[in-house]
Amino acid sequence: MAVYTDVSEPQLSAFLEAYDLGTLLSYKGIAEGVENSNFLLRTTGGTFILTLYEKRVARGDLPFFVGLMLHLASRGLSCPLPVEARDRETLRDLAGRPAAVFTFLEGMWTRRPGVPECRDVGAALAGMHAAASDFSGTRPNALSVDAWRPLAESCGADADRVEPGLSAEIAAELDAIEAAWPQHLPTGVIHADLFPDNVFFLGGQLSGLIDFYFACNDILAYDLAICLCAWCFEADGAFNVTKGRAMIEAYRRVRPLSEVEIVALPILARGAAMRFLLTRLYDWLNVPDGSFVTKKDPKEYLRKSRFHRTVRSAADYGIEMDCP
Ligand SMILES: Nc1ncnc2c1ncn2[C@@H]1O[C@H](COP(=O)(O)OP(=O)(O)O)[C@@H](O)[C@H]1O
Ligand SMILES: N[C@@H](CCOP(=O)(O)O)C(=O)O
Repeated sequence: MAVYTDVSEPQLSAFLEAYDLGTLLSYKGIAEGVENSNFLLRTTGGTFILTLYEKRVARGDLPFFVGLMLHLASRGLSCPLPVEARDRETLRDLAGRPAAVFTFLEGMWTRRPGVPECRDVGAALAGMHAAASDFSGTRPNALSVDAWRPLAESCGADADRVEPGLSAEIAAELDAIEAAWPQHLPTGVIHADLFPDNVFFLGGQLSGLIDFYFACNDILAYDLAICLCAWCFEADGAFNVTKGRAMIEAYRRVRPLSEVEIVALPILARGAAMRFLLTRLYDWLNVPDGSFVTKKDPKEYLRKSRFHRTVRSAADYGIEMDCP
């Protein structure tokens, strides 16, 4: 579930008085999502999304996120637009939480992405990287390689409750990742969580990207590695090289990858699998049932991590070395 903070109708009507959105017709909580509380809002001015930012999103980061969405939209990328109140502000307080209203993005996320969706996501990701290249805001990645060891240590031996030997396996894999993590690859603003539930499709076309609340500055090709992890595995755990090839080729047509980025892709993918294994593991062990955060299965990313350790080169992801 993802309505952690309740909002009463009088509270919401009073909140909307600051906007030029007409009067409230209806609102309802949206079950999907993990981090924040989201409501579908209908007013005489249209349909909107109301987001209340919960504790895991730092208030100080909100101007970066809404500024990024405004910037990307101004560069033609389809994403929710923060709606300004009459005082031109996009962020205010509601029910004790920071809150913002966004334009409604038509479409639905795809539960079973196929090759065409993987291709569309590759192109959209590169388009986002290009569109963000002149964004002036910066935000360090709080969940990059330096953060993984402390996260693993905070799980400690409890990881072995998820699978015997897991804490030692994670420590060994972190040794390998830290030793080989690339230092000089092109960086920029990355989405950092472009999973299928954050990409909408409408009538077979990609209609937009949502959920920029992990966006940050980091290695651009690491974002592609995250997408390979999130989109290109089958339900039985097998990596689908056709999907990988479609995604990477579509990405390269919009933003060419240098040879060093291609060579680094396997270690970046190991890092991506580790990042989601660790955050899922942490939540699995620490978040009480029925609490703030929806828990996702860490073992899915353990299996992906093990696959990436078998990869010998980027060719195993379907990469064509002679593609422009
Ligand atoms: N601008 C939007 N337009 C349409 N639906 C949205 C929009 N923003 C969020 N949603 C809906 O809310 C759900 C949760 O949003 P998301 O940003 O992923 O939440 P969280 O940050 O909590 O993970 C999405 O899956 C989608 O159904
Ligand atoms: N994509 C992450 C969890 C974050 O969920 P989101 O709803 O904010 O995209 C994962 O799968 O572990």
